[in-house]
Amino acid sequence: MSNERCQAYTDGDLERPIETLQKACRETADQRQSISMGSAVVHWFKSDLRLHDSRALHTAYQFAKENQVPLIGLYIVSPEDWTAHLTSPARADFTLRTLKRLQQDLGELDIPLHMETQEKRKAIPKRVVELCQQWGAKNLYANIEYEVDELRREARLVRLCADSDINFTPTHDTCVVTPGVLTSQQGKQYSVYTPWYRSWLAFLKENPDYLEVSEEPGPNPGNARQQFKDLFDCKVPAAPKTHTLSDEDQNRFEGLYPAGEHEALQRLDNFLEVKGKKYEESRSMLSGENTSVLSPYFACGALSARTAVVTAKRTNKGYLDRYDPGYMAWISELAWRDFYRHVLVNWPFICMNKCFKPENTNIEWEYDKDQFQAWCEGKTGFPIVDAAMRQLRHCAWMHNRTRMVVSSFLTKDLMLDWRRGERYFMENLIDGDFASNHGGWGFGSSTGVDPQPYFRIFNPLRQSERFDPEGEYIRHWVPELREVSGKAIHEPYAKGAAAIAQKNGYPRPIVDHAESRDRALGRFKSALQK
Ligand SMILES: Cc1cc2nc3c(=O)[nH]c(=O)nc-3n(C[C@H](O)[C@H](O)[C@H](O)COP(=O)(O)OP(=O)(O)OC[C@H]3O[C@@H](n4cnc5c(N)ncnc54)[C@H](O)[C@@H]3O)c2cc1C
Repeated sequence: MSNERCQAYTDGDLERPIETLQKACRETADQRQSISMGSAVVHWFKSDLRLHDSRALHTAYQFAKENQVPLIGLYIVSPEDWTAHLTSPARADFTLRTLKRLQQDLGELDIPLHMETQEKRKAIPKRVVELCQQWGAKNLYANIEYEVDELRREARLVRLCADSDINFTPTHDTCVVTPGVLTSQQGKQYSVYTPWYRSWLAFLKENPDYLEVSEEPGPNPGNARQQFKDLFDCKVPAAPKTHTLSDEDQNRFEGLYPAGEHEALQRLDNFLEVKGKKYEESRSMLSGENTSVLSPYFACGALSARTAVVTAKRTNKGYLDRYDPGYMAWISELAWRDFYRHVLVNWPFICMNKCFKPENTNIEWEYDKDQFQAWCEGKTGFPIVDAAMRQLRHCAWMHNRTRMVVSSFLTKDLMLDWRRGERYFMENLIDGDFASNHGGWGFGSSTGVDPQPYFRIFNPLRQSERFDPEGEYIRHWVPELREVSGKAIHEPYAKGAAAIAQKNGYPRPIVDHAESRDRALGRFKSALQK
């Protein structure tokens, strides 16, 4: 996509996908209003795999209850979507495990969950309509996903459904504050976090209903067990070949991240009770678990961000931005998740392999295969970077501090194209989430919304000394350096531990940080002058 087209989105000259969806809803409003009840209501689950606090599921259930017809849950596995979205096998597996829990929870309420695989993503809208018709459902609900393909598909589905005598209601749910509602005094969307966050806080104070948690559904009205008997026997689809894990990986991830919303809610309570107060001071420290590790649950929707904010607020004596610095800091991190989604909705071209700042399209990147491989494998000779990349391989998750360190290292020290790192993260993270990942890579590579100038380049050594002072994190993930004692762990070849490092096969640094820094500064400078 050209920079001119990106600019046209920014100027509002090109219709954004969210506007396409809004238009489809507006233009079919009369037609949809005249649609009758039907004999069932359907909720289409996507990345909202939970019962508790889901806006669309709640509305679907209330509507079914008022009309005494059964509610049916639907989930479609789309291998093409997973491939297109670079969904990691770990995340696919987590989704399938979460579906199993969801099916059990729904089953206890006599609500069936129909699950199937559709090989061709294009076929999904037609298939959804077909299923609704098969079940006699004339009302379909789903929570909105904000990626470009999803919004466009939703818009087509609204029209297709209306033409097929089905009322499809896409609902805002995944953000605490709906994208688009926060504007500056000039009526513009924010692209800088701090003023946006002030506005987010003010909005929530003025609109407390946005923090009202939606009740989970009760027992299914009607006689679903008899009417839709076969649906209760539905099996969770198998992972497509492209997304299958080895047994060893699957067992490990199952142990690290047990699936389901009960686990998520328990982790949330536990984190807030035990670690929440200390979060502000300890969140960047790498040894031990100082953050919530709830991101996998947010990503597949086993936990809603609203519930997390509401629970943290309650724990913080009812305040979002006062009282305890630990809870305040955690709430502000959850706000980052909203922020990056707001950015995605307003500047949809970031979904099309573009960075946020068009002037950065001119940066000359390197494409050295060996250096990229060394980064992926955690063999760069920079212990903090290597520890983090190995953590990612083992856990399909990485600490936020090291996500910043390794993204800066890839794009500034190695000068490798940020898109390669962004892609590698998505392909490997269990919490891979387009908006947050793109935002994080924009931050690390200075090509995103972050207003800090490009000359903020993380020094891996300083980061290591500051956030892993005893070297425990490094020793855990880089066994070749376990015998190294003291400060040498951060830079073994330069600080007197070369013999141990060499003996154990730990690589020498693949670049010189000071030289790389100068090269990066030069490249950014000349790109901006073009
Ligand atoms: C290069 C890079 C890539 C990233 N990719 C992803 C990704 O694919 N998916 C993802 O969920 N997060 C991503 N992040 C953000 C952040 O690193 C993770 O959300 C966080 O590490 C998850 O751990 P946690 O649940 O323990 O977080 P906590 O510290 O407990 O924070 C709670 C929640 O707040 C949200 N959050 C925290 N920090 C951020 C942030 N900087 N941006 C957006 N949301 C945030 C997450 O939902 C997180 O679960 C990325 C950050 C960087 C720098």
